[in-house]
Amino acid sequence: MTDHHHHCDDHEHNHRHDHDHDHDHEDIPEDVQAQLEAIAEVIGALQDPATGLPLDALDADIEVGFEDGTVYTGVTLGYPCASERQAWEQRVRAACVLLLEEGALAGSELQFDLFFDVGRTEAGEVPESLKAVKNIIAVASGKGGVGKSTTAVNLALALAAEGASVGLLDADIYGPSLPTMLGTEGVRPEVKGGKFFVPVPALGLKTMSLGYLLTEDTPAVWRGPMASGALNQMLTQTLWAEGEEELDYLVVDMPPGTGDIQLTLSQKVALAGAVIVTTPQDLALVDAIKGVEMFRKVSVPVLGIVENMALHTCSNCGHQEPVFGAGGGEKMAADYDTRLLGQLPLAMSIRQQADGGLPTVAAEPEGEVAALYRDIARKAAAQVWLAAGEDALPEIEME
Ligand SMILES: Nc1ncnc2c1ncn2[C@@H]1O[C@H](COP(=O)(O)OP(=O)(O)OP(=O)(O)O)[C@@H](O)[C@H]1O
Repeated sequence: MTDHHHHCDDHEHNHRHDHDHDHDHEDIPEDVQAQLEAIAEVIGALQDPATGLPLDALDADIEVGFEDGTVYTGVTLGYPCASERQAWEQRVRAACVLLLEEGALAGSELQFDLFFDVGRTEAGEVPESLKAVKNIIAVASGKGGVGKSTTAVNLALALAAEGASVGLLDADIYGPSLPTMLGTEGVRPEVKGGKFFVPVPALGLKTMSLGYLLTEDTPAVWRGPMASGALNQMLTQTLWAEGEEELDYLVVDMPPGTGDIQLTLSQKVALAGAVIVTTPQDLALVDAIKGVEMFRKVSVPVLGIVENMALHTCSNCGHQEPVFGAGGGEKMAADYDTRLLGQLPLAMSIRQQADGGLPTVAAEPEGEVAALYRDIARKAAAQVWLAAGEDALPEIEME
């Protein structure tokens, strides 16, 4: 196992590469070898919850080895999954229990480890500053006010919570809200070598926002032209990683809508995929469809739909109600051949925490809502993994 694999549990380091049965083939008796192969087979048949596919159908690494009465097993996924380690261990144990009860491995201990290794989306020509970024994920919405920025920030935090190195770029030129949500208002990014912005570190993310570059005093008429110039500069002149470092994901909070700015932006940076945020009202869904179609037009994989403000929890009785109707996002996802990544409740806490500079995933990491965001993040990242395994993206020229 190479050291660029992230370990999903820092407390245990039992996995050793030399236990891989492929390497120890000669030393292991045939009947043990056969049982180990049977174990690898049952693990390969396990379903990965983020994609709904068995490990065998994915580009997942499965390792099985045996030494001193212990069977060592390991799975390496292509998306960050730190919070899933225990669930995977239970799944693997349950699948292997019979194979450890009788035959050549009867009475053996079982060790399990989960790893992940985030691949890179091939991007053709990219500016120097984006070369250290493995995957760029756009968070977009067909229209304003659906909670795109709130979702983008929480998704970025959720990817980081799952173990990835993550950057967040606020490209919302109309209302850069990232500094408010991260408690970094008034911060100015450091400039390096007279040319590069050093991203502002916040809550474990590397962040850049037009809000760091424009001031309150920037007159409204100047905002448009200045903003697009500044956006270009942020794209090409931010030092997302230094030296050997790499960023697993750069999450881009896109400007709302599906006009020219959005189209140009999607073409300028080679996107690994796009997450479309919508609310369940019919009109919002119509706009979300436009978003799906826009990304398809420029061959950007649509990773899925996030339905925001989907359920309202009654603060008196806890009863949950779909205030804007149920099933809209799901139906749309099915109709447009994509998937519903998840649904978020309309919750006062989501708004208050984001407005207060500590978004839900950071404010209540163990809470139910953070778990929803993490689940969405794993599913979106798993789609990036799947998409990278399919045809590489067409080359997109930088201007
Ligand atoms: N699930 C939610 N529950 C409650 N409030 C939410 C939720 N999601 C977002 N909000 C709130 O709704 C408002 C709009 O959200 P946000 O700024 O993220 O939307 P947006 O789509 O990015 O908007 P814009 O088009 O202005 O960029 C904010 O006050 C935010 O805190």
